[in-house]
Amino acid sequence: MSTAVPSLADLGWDPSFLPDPSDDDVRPARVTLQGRDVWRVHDGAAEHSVGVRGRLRAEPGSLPVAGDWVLLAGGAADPVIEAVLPRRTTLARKQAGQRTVEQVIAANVDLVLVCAPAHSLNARRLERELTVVWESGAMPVVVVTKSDLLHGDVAQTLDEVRSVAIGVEVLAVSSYDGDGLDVVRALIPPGVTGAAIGPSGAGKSTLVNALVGHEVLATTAVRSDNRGVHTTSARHLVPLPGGGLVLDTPGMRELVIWADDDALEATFVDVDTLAAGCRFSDCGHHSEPGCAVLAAVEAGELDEDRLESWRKLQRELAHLARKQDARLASEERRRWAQLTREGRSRSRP
Ligand SMILES: Nc1nc2c(ncn2[C@@H]2O[C@H](COP(=O)(O)OP(=O)(O)OP(=O)(O)O)[C@@H](O)[C@H]2O)c(=O)[nH]1
Ligand SMILES: [Zn+2]
Repeated sequence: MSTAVPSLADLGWDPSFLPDPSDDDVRPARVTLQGRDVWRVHDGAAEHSVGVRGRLRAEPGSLPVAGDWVLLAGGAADPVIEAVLPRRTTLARKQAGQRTVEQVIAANVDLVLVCAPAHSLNARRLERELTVVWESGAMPVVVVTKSDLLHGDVAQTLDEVRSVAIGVEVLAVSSYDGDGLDVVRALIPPGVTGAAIGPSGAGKSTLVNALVGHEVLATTAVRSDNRGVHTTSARHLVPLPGGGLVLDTPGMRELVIWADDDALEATFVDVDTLAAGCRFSDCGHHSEPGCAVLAAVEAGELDEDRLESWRKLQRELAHLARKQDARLASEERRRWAQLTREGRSRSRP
C-alpha cells in the first residue's frame, strides 16, 4: 500500500465480489480480524470494530471470518455487518474437539505459501497440507524455506519436493540471505491475498517479515500521527510493499485436514492417473488383480510410502464423510420433527 490509508482495491476488492450493487445504504469492507464477538473491518477509509446483525448469528457457519468481504450498514460512528459476501475461497479445519464440524478460519485467500523447512522436509505432511489448500480453492505454492541451510544443493531438494507436489510451483527461499524472495513477492501482486501455512518453526513469520521489508515496519515505528496507524492495527492483513496482502490469522497456520475426494485427487494426480489403468474402477489398490497402482509400486515408479499416505488420507476422508452424513441425517430428522410439530399445531382448530 503506497498511501497511508489503503483503498478498497489495496485491500483486495474487486467489484465482482458484489453480486448486486444496487443498494446504496451499505458499503463493502474487509474483515481484518475475527474476535470472539467483534470483528475488525477496514472499509477503505478507516478500520472499525463492529458487530453483526442478529440474523447472521442464527445460522451456524454464516458469521464473518478474517478475509471476508462484508457489507456494512449504519453511519461511520456505529457501523454493523449487514451481510457476508460470497466467498471465493475458504480455508477450513475440523473444529477443536468436534471431529466432524467444519470451522472456516479464513476466506478469500488467493494463494497459500505451503512452507516446508529445508532442514526437515516431510513429504507426508506436505501431501496433507496441499490437500487442504486444494480444497480451499486457493492456489498452493510450496516454499522450501531456509534454503541457506542446503549449502547450494538446492536443485536436488526441489526435485524431491516436486515429486510429491505434482503440478504445484515449488521454489526455495532464504529469508536470511534474501534468495528467492523476489519470486515470492511476484506471486502476490496488488489485489492478491496470500497466506502462509506450515509446521511451527518453518520460518513463516520470518518470511512474512522479510516480504514486508523494513520500509513498512519503519513506517509503523516512526510515524506517530494517525496516517501510519493502519500498518499496526491491520496486522492480521499485512500489506506488502509491492501491493499484495498477507493474511495471518490465528489458527490458520496449522490446518487439520478437511477436504473431499477431489482435493485428494488434485494432490495425488500421479496415483489418480495410474488408477485409470486398474482393472476395477473402484480398485482400492490393496491386492486387487490387475491393479496398475500396485504394478507401478512394484516397478519402482511410485513410492510405496506415497501410496500408503494416499490410503491413509483416503481412510480419513471416508471416515469424515460418514460422520458428516450421520450428522446431517440427524439434523434433517430434527428439522422434520420440528416441521411436523409446527404443522400439527397449525392444523389444530
Ligand atoms: N537458516 C535459516 N533460519 C531461518 C530462516 N528463516 C527463519 N529461520 C529461523 O527459524 C526459526 C523459526 O522461524 P519462525 O519464522 O519463527 O517460524 P514460524 O514458522 O513462524 O514458526 P511458528 O510461529 O511457531 O509457526 C527462527 O529461529 C528463525 O530465525 C532462514 O531463511 N534461514
Ligand atoms: Zn488399483
